[in-house]
Amino acid sequence: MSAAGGRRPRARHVQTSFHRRGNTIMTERIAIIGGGKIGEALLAGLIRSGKPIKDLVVVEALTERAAELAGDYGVRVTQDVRDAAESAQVVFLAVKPDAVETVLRELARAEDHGETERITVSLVAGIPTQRYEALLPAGAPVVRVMPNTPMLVNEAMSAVSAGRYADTEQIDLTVRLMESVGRVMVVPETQMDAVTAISGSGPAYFFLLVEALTDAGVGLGLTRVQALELASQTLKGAGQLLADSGVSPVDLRAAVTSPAGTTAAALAEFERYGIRHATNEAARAAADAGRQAARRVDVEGSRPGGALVPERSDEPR
Ligand SMILES: NC(=O)C1=CN([C@@H]2O[C@H](COP(=O)(O)OP(=O)(O)OC[C@H]3O[C@@H](n4cnc5c(N)ncnc54)[C@H](OP(=O)(O)O)[C@@H]3O)[C@@H](O)[C@H]2O)C=CC1
Ligand SMILES: O=C(O)[C@@H]1CCC=N1
Repeated sequence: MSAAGGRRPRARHVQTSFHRRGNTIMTERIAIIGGGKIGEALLAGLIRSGKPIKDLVVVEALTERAAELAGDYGVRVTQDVRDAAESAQVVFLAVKPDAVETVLRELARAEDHGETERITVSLVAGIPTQRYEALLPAGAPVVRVMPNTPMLVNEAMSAVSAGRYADTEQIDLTVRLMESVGRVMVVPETQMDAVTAISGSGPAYFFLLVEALTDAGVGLGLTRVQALELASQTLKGAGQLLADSGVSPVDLRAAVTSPAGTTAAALAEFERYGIRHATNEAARAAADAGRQAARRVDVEGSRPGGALVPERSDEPR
């Protein structure tokens, strides 16, 4: 199963996508392994993008969750990784890091029935492409992507890095798929843990701020409903202004901050309580957690026949 023995002869590429300026038609066959939060975000984003996709299948083991996804999105949902992979040109891995090896073992056994070589695209934090390449058949193309949940509304920020055997066409295909659900930045894989700490986990930081701002509003006498609407629309408007104006966040902040005014009073408190230090430490912790996941999988993966995933259960997550 190991790829140690060099590069596999590359399957002949047959063009299955037609790309027109501003009107991309996709005919890819896509499998998403893992119907959890990010798997669903990808599924929803791809469907919402309106791009025709020839075949879209999701692998989800929990019966209730599988029924929910099939009902909500009208896609085929199976429990069989190999079956889903065999009909797919692009296989997205959206499982937790600890489940990667188990899934790869199934993927490695999947036959290649398509006209084009199958690409494994991992959305998993922390695990390097090298690890996938070692478990998939020799020379199998792997691409690593770090998306974020705004994929649900086609506003993802995704970073893409190529593994050793992914060629330009396969990287372009991944980039185009991810562009249909948001923006894409191509980065060297060495930057992936940093990317994860900023944009992968990033939405949670802003949601935390909205939560805290909502609580603060309630403390000042607003109803929770009022405070949440005020905080949420402010986040949306500020994000839109930052994205559309081309003005730096420093200047945009200065434009809100009237001399000796309310904003200056608030910002002084943020600084006094160390918002920059807290943010820096938070990002470092996120990047470290990614590296730890990689180490954990490496250690467990090296244990012959070792249990790679905890027992699966139908307990709600
Ligand atoms: N959430 C996020 O914002 C982001 C997450 N990611 C990455 O996405 C991955 C998934 O995270 P998230 O969606 O949050 O987690 P969830 O727990 O919501 O989803 C994990 C999914 O993996 C499935 N799974 C577990 N083991 C197996 C297996 N052996 N075979 C098939 N499927 C399996 C689970 O299925 P079951 O329901 O049966 O347990 C579940 O659907 C992680 O690796 C994370 O690093 C990346 C970027 C952002
Ligand atoms: O929390 C996590 O591990 C995943 C990766 C990035 C966002 N969520």
